[in-house]
Amino acid sequence: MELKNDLILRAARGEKTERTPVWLMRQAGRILPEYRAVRSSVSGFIELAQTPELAAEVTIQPVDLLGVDAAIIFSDILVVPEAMGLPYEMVEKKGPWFPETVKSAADLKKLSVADVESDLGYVLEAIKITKKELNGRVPLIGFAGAPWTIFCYMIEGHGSKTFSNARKILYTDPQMAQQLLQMITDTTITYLKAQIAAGADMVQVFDSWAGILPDDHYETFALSYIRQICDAITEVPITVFAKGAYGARKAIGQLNCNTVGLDWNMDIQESRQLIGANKTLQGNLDPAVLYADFATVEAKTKTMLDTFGPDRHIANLGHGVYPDIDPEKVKCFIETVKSYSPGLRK
Ligand SMILES: Cc1c2[nH]c(c1CCC(=O)O)Cc1[nH]c(c(CCC(=O)O)c1C)Cc1[nH]c(c(CCC(=O)O)c1C)Cc1[nH]c(c(C)c1CCC(=O)O)C2
Repeated sequence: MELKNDLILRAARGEKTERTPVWLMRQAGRILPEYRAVRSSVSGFIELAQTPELAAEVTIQPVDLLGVDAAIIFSDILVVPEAMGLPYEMVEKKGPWFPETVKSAADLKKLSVADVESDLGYVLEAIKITKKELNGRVPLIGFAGAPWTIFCYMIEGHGSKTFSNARKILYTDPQMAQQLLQMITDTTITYLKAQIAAGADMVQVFDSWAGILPDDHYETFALSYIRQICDAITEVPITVFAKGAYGARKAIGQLNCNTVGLDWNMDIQESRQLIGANKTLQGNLDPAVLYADFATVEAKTKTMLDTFGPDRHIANLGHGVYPDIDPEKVKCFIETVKSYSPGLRK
């Protein structure tokens, strides 16, 4: 089906666009009362994510209610460990919890590279329904966690400031780490390809815990696997968002990806220098700016747009939108991008 709005795809490919496209990481769920209404009709996040009709509904809500230029499929990065044999729970107000974790090489025997069609069929079905219901209005983004970030949760079993158990393994049993990272990578490649076959128009890899690794470990235990993913995904544009990976920006610029996500601490001009001219950059407004008054949101958004310039930019926040942000502030951010960015193209 022909897309009526393909701004984000054209920007990702480095083509000129009439204005800068805009969407928000974690736009599906969290901030919208309409999401919470759907969410309260089921037992919890996991049931919602596993019910394709409802997942499609909340995927489309931000397109209708906020006016973003792309939808992102409602799911989670943690569906991958589950499909590999390590199920998760979502504990209210606390986040993900894995009853079992990977402790030693022996535990790897209980895991396998996922059979994506059967183990993650519900996500693929949600993508198909979403594509049909979007009816070409905007592109649909598929996603997965980067192997290192998924590894963090499989070892640690829950969120952490340091993920010290996950980082410990890199020193005590690097071979086991490499084995598990490769299994995650193989699963992720098949999973992203299946999302694309089901209808995803572009894909993003979230390396949310990139910033906790020293540079040499980031190359060995994170980037080398992201590189495999980028080399394998040739069908649609791919975005790599490695939060906090300051020292890796030059290497990330060498990846076979179209777009690189910047967090809000990454200086835009310095990042452009390091990453190079032939990548599209995505980001990077401080998510906390959306707590400010409307005039400040507008001013900060304009400054960001001025600094990125008109070409090769997809406007976004520097990380996911915080749950307690007023949707009206999100709309202000989106509307500012839409009305201000055409003027940059003289
Ligand atoms: C690290 C990570 C996770 N999940 C994700 C990441 C990478 C991006 C990032 O760094 O924020 C990615 C994710 N999670 C979710 C999406 C869906 C689409 C979207 O909203 O953009 C996406 C893209 C839904 C979700 N994932 C989760 C919820 C809330 C659960 C609920 O509704 O009860 C949603 C809507 C739960 C989740 N899932 C995860 C955590 C730490 C938590 C708890 C805290 C939180 O809410 O963010 C793991």
